[in-house]
Amino acid sequence: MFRIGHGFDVHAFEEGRPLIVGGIDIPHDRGLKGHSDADVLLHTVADAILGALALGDIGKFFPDTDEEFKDMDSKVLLGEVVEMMHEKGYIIGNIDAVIMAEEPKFRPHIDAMRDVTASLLLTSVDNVNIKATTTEKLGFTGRGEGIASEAVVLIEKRRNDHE
Ligand SMILES: Nc1ccn([C@@H]2O[C@H](COP(=O)(O)O)[C@@H](O)[C@H]2O)c(=O)n1
Ligand SMILES: C[C@@]1(CO)OP(=O)(O)OP(=O)(O)OC[C@H]1O
Repeated sequence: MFRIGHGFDVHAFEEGRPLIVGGIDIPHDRGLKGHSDADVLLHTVADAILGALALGDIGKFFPDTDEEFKDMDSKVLLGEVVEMMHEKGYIIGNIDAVIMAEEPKFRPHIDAMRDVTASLLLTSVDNVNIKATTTEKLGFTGRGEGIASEAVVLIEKRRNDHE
């Protein structure tokens, strides 16, 4: 049995913070604002998985009003969502994600982001596609105010030989 999920997230740029996207620290003059490390891509992937499971979203499990999640490493957040998925008997089929940003250029970092994401999802890197696009200088991403990200995920019921 297969299920699909969709995730979308936005974070505004903020001076004086590191830019963490897809678990990678990307050289840039600004980072992203957030209660956690603001990893817009990993949040999107986590939300897509929760969506596929009809479990809601990351704000439900990791509220931004809770000090426990202040400056949280989003790799930990995604790891916990992957555990929830496994507990429900599902594994990753594949994911496809896009980062929308005027800058920086993400292409040089895509392979590293895929490696980190695949290892967190406990799947092969061949099941993880990440791409980037500008929005042709249009909208908040085009004005360089922040980064948006979107992902779709297919999850698959783990085969159980006893069924
Ligand atoms: N922040 C970004 C945006 C885009 N790229 C790469 O550049 C290609 C062309 O972008 P367009 O928005 O003009 O289509 C795109 O396909 C990406 O490979 C990027 O690395 N980082
Ligand atoms: C991850 C959480 C929790 O630290 O904080 P943020 O980094 O603000 O991220 P967001 O995508 O706005 O929502 C989920 C939050 O609950």
